[in-house]
Parts: sequence; C-alpha cells; structure tokens
Amino acid sequence: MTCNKPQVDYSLYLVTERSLLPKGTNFLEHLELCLKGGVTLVQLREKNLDTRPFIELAKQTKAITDKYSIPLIINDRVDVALAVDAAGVHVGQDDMPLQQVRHFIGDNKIIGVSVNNVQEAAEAVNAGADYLGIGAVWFTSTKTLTKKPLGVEGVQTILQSIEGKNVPTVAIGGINMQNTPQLISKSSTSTVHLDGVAVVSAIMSSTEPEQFCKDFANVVIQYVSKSEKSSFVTGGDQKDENALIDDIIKLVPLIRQKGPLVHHITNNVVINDNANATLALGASPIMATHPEDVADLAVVNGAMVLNMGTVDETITNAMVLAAQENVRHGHPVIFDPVGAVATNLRKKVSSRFLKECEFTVIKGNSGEILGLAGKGGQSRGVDSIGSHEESIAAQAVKELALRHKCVVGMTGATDYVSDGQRVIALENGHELMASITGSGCMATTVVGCFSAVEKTDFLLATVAALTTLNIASENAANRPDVQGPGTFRSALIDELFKLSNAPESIRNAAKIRWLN
Ligand SMILES: Cc1ncc(COP(=O)(O)OP(=O)(O)O)c(N)n1
Ligand SMILES: Cc1ncsc1CCOP(=O)(O)O
Repeated sequence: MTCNKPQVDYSLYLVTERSLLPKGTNFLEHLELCLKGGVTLVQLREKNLDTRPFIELAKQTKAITDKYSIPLIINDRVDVALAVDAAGVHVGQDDMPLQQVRHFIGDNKIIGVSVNNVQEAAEAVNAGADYLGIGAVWFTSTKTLTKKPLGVEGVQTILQSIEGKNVPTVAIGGINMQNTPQLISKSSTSTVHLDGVAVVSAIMSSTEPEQFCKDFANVVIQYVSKSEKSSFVTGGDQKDENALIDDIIKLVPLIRQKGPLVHHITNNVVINDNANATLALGASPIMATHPEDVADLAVVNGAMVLNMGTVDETITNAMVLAAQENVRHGHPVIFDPVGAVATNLRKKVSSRFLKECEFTVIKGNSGEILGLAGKGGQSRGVDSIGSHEESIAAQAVKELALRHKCVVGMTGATDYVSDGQRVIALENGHELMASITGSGCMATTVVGCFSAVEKTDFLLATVAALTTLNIASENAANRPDVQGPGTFRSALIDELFKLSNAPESIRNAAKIRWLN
C-alpha cells in the first residue's frame, strides 16, 4: 500500500489563537505574513467555534496555507479536518484516541499527539503518531496547564525515551525566539533532538509577523541543524589559535558598543569590584538581589551572573528564580560555584543549583571544578588548594561540560575551558591575582559581560573573557606604579578599561593552546 502523507518541516510550527492578534489586524492577513516569513506548519486551534463557522474558517485558512504549500493541521476536530481535507489533526490526551482518529482520517493524514511524560510518549509512538507535541515546556498564559511545566530537562527525558523511533518532535509552551536556542541545544543529546518548536502567543501577537517569523525561523533552523551535528555550541571544529585570537579581538569592543545589562547576584565581598569590572568593559552592571526584581530584570537583561559565595536561603531562592527567568528569555546564565565542595551546606546548595537551573557557563577555581567533576578538588574555605595534572584538569572541564550541557571554565595558574568536545588551555595571568580577594569572581563577571554579546558561541565568550582579564592582570602587575595587592587591584580595573578600548594589543600577548 502506498502512503501519500505530506512531507512536513516541523521547524517553525504556528498554532493559532486569534484572540492574541494585535488590535486592528486581520487573522488571514496575519497568517499570510507569517507564512511569507517562514512558518513551516500551521495548526488551526479554535476552542469556541461552532462546527459550521469552524469549517468556514478552516477553508479560508487552507486557501492561504495551500498558496504557500504549507500543511494545515486542525486542532482536536477530526470532522473539520475531513471537511476541508486538511493535512492532519492534532489531539491531546483528553481528545479522541489516536487509533480512532486514524480510523476516521486514514493513513495518508498526519496525526500529532500532545505528550507530557515518557509513558504518554511511548503510547503515542506505539499507536502510530506522526509527530509528538512535547509540553508544556514552560509556563504559558495561552493555556491553563493541568500539569507542571517540563522544563528543558523534562523535554530531554521524553526525547531520550523515544530514541530510535524516528518520530518527529516539537516542543510547545512558553517558547519565544530568545529561549529557543537553549531549548533546542540543551534538550538534545548526541542522539536525539527536537525537530522544531510550536508557538502560539509569540507569533500571534507579533506586530511585524513577517520579519519576526523570518528571524524566528532562522534561529530554529540554526539550532536544529547544530543539534543534528550533535554540537551544542557554535564554533565548529576550528582549532586555529590565530583565528580564535582574531575572534576575541572582534568580540571585546562589542561589549562597549552594545552596553548590555549584566545582572549579578553575587557575594557581599565582591559586589563593588564586580560592578566596576563590568563598567570597565563597557557593560552595565546591576547588582539586585530581591526575588521580586528578578523577572522584570530578565526582560531587559544581557546576561545573568550567579555567584554562590555568600550562601543564604533567600538569596539562593532568588538565584534559582533568576536562572530560570533568564533561560526563559534566552539570556546566558553564568554560575560561579564558590566553595562548592568546601562544606556540607555548599555541597547541598551547589547540587540544588545544578539540578534546578540550566547554566550556560560554569566558572570556578580548580577546587570547585575538580570537586564538582568528582575528581577530588580540594578547598580551604572558598580557596582552591593542591595541584593537579593537566590531563585531569582537561578531563574535569570536559566531563562537567558534557554532564551539564554547558561551557565550563576552570581558573588557576593555567585556565582550562571546554564545551564538552573541545578543551582549550589559557596561559596568561599574573600571580598577584591570587593576592586580591575575589579575582575568581571577577573572572566570572567578565565571562558574563562577554556572554551578553556573544550569545551563540559560549566557548569563545569564555575564552575571550578569561584571556582579556588575564592579560589585563599582566599589564597591571607590570606597571611601575603597582606596589602590591592594593595598587594592583585598582590598576587591574584600569587595564581592563584600556584593553576594552584597544583590544588589538591582545594579539601579541595571548597565550592559547588547544588540547583537543
Ligand atoms: C503541537 C502541539 N502540541 C501540543 C498541543 C496541545 O494540545 P492539547 O493537549 O490537545 O491542548 P489544546 O491545544 O487542545 O488546548 C497542541 N495544540 N499542538
Ligand atoms: C496549546 C498548548 N499546549 C501546551 S502549552 C500550549 C500553549 C502554548 O502557547 P504559547 O506558545 O503562547 O506559550
């Protein structure tokens, strides 16, 4: 028997909701602009229409989707799908069971099923679903949720559970252009990935739907194809040190040009120095700690720096919330696990962070990173002690990066940075850094500033940040006016400022080695 199911590109799946249209706009005109922009699949979702007007609207909708050769799926209603010869039907767990839908609409139509857990996914796949709608990923005001949002981890668990089944998947719920990169890259593994995102409010409420969908489709395509190559950061296989230094030099002035906000929740000791380092690079610091500030700031933020140096329950809760809100808005979240394995309390708090938050970069000293990687890091208080071989350091950053699907930077006499695949050693820096308080925290701040303007290649952002700070420390230490830690501390901020305005000098100073 031949099967004539339409070929479907799931990358940017528009699920409609007419009540969200900008005032004064027309649904069919809006839809056409979305299709021109690059929406690849449309679901007509009408919760309150009677059958006859639903069929009428579906006919008009299909006339437009046909014009762009885009399949039209009907939400819930098999009869409406049949009446207009739509490409298929999407059903949820409380709707008509898949087998019955199949019976009515036949083998040549697409059936999508909503799933929220591994069991629902297995049942839908076994019953012959053509695609799965996994969600809700995050909170959404478009639909009253009866189940807890899955988060990116929950999406990944479902994807892994259907590995090898060859059933396309989209995620749905709270998805926008900003959080799509992290959703797609962090839910994927080397063997599974989402095929696309299903979006309601972000697209339906757009005032410039054509351009918005063009940009959105580009983001989705970029990240889906990156996941297909099982690489969760950009940068390809580049292993040319000079090319990397060129990229660093190009990145430094972008901070001053763009002036991103960098929200810190950091420890009491370093607030002032971290804010000044942020300003020296041309970014704008905000050091707010109140949980009620977090969501509003996430809307306008560039990057979130979380430093667990001063452990406190209220602040920890604010930090978890800040991480989640910033991920939702697509902003990088940089975590400094200060003293992560030094005390039982810190072990508990750092493991809570790693469980409940999705970090973009984890930056710590060797005691913290080796400790979190389970490679025996030693700390006295929040300071790292002891030594380690390079191979152990490289393995630790790589394994931790793979485990948490992020970039990991470990600072010390030599810094090591990895995205889980590549490992880079950075040899710049000066020993006076160890004689001022919070130099490691400052490194995390600087990673935040660079990540705020390089929002796709966080390996590059981290390498650029640490190299810039390290070279600034060398320049500061070599100044004739620097007599010791006190003058070094001020000179370090000045030298960061100078490098930010004249990054070309990084070229001859940078000492970067690819390890693999
Ligand atoms: C692509 C996609 N995924 C999930 C849903 C949700 O469907 P359902 O659970 O049936 O909820 P309603 O949309 O009917 O409110 C969807 N519509 N599309
Ligand atoms: C229909 C549906 N099913 C799960 S979440 C959701 C709504 C998603 O809407 P939005 O993209 O506006 O968050």
